[in-house]
Formats: sequence, C-alpha cells, structure tokens
Amino acid sequence: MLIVQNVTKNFGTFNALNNINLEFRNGVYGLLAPNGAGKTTLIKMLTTLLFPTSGSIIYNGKDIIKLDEEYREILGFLPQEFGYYKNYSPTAYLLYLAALKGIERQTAKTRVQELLKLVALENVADKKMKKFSGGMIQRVGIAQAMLNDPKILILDEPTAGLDPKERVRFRNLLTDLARERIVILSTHIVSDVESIANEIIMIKDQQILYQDTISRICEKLAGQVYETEVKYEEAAAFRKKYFSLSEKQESGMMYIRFLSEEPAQPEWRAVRPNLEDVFLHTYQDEVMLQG
Ligand SMILES: Nc1ncnc2c1ncn2[C@@H]1O[C@H](COP(=O)(O)OP(=O)(O)OP(=O)(O)O)[C@@H](O)[C@H]1O
Repeated sequence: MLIVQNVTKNFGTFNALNNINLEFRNGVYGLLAPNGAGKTTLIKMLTTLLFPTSGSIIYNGKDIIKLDEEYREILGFLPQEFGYYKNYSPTAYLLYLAALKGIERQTAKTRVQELLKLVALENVADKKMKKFSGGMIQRVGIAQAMLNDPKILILDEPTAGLDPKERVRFRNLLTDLARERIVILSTHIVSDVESIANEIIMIKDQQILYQDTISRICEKLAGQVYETEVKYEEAAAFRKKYFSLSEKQESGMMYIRFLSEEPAQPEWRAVRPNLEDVFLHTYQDEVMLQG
C-alpha cells in the first residue's frame, strides 16, 4: 500500500499542494484536475523526482525517500513526454533501457518479447519507430514503464495525442495491468478515467477535494442535474440563470443539460449526474478560464 501523508509542497513562497492525504491499493486511480492544479507536482513526488516540503510518502510502511533505489525498482513511470529514438525498433529500444536498468541480457530478451506482446506491438517489434502512430509510441512508453514489472505504475497525461480507437485500447490495457498493481493515471480528460478508474482523485485549491469511487463522487450532485429544451433566443438568458453543463442545438431549439439547486420546473427532466458534470461544476472557474 502506498500512502501520502500530510504532504505539502512549496516552490519558494508559492504553495503548490497543501496537506495532501491519499491511499493507494491495487487498481486504477484517476488523478483528475485541470492543468495547473498540481497533478504533475504530485506525480513528481510519487516518483521521487521532487521531495515534499513537509509530510511523507510511505510504501509498505517505509518512507519512499529512504527506500531510494529499492523503491525505484518497484516503480514504473511514463512521463508526459518520454524520450525514444525514432531510428530504433521497439525491441532495440527496450533492450537498451533494460541494459541501463541492469537487467541481464537473456532475461531482458524474454521480458521485452512478453511486453511487446502485452501492448500488441509484436508485429512491429523490429520496425523503426519513426513511422509509428501516437498510440503505438504510447504503447512503447507503457512497455518501457513495465520493464521491471513494477508494483506501482504511474502515467502522466498518457492519452494526449491518441485517437479514439487508441484510447479504448489503452484503457483496456490499463485495466488489465491494474489487477495486480497500483496504476495512477493523471489527466484533465474525464472520459480517460470515467470507465476504468476504481477511484478518482480531484485536486482543488491545492488540496484533495475527493478521493472516492465515481458513483459516490457523482452522488454529490444528485437531484441537481436536469435537461430541458429552450428556444434558441432564450438560451442566453437561461445560461445567466443556471449553470449550463452541455448544450445541443436542433431545429431552432437548444437542448440544455444544466445544474439547479432550485425546485424543478415541470418541463425539466431530472437526470443522473455523471463525472463530467461534477468536473465542470467543481472547476467552473478554471475550465471557463481555459476556455
Ligand atoms: N518548479 C516550480 N517552481 C515554481 N512553481 C512551480 C514549479 N513547478 C510547478 N509550479 C507551479 O505549481 C502549480 C502546479 O503545477 P503542476 O505542473 O503540478 O500542475 P499540473 O496540474 O500538473 O498541470 P499540467 O497538467 O500543466 O502539468 C502551477 O501553478 C505551477 O506554475
């Protein structure tokens, strides 16, 4: 089990994270927040690239900073941008990284073959990576993070640049991997984690707002999400009164999904809140600013 205990991180006088507490067991954890909320800072601390200003991160009872090399041996990490050599084949690249990690050559060969099969790249194992799609490169990235069969796999914004089909494949792969390890996935895209995360972590105002299952998080908005139709000309006034979550225009009418704490009007249909609704509600100011 991995525990983040009262962790604060300051950069000079700037407070990036304030008294964070989290617990991770095997499964997929979606770290979901808009850009700038502190996801990367948290991930850098979980991977020992940054140290907390105060507090500690404990793996199976020991501080990860004290575990040092021992911790890095059980850690797999896919950073936002990972360096690969486009003139290398996946096999050559992974064997090279395995050598750097001190994995014995014969063991490495077997492991690399297994991994390329796992990420469905065995057919292109010996092809140069320069013609690979974003999704294929990302799968090479996962394979490199899995070289040491890590107990903790951390992926920072891993779906950027993937097409919808690649995203589905990627999600299925992660679900598989999370059966016997902790998988932590940071993203600002709700659909990346909605279908696979056992728990969602949301950071707001430098603190943890939620660490919970999706259904429990969505309960927070129970009875407040509705859909209705308004005339196109009335949409602007409606938007001023209620927080619009999504809109669709069809033959002069606007179909609006929105939030209201007021008693429902007869023409409103109550709907079950989803994670996107909670995300938009939670980060209204940030999301608006980022447009
Ligand atoms: N080395 C640093 N020095 C000063 N401020 C920093 C430093 N690193 C991060 N920050 C600030 O801390 C805050 C959190 O940054 P962080 O990169 O963790 O956010 P994020 O949620 O991961 O966003 P992104 O998705 O863009 O990486 C930001 O306001 C950022 O400007």
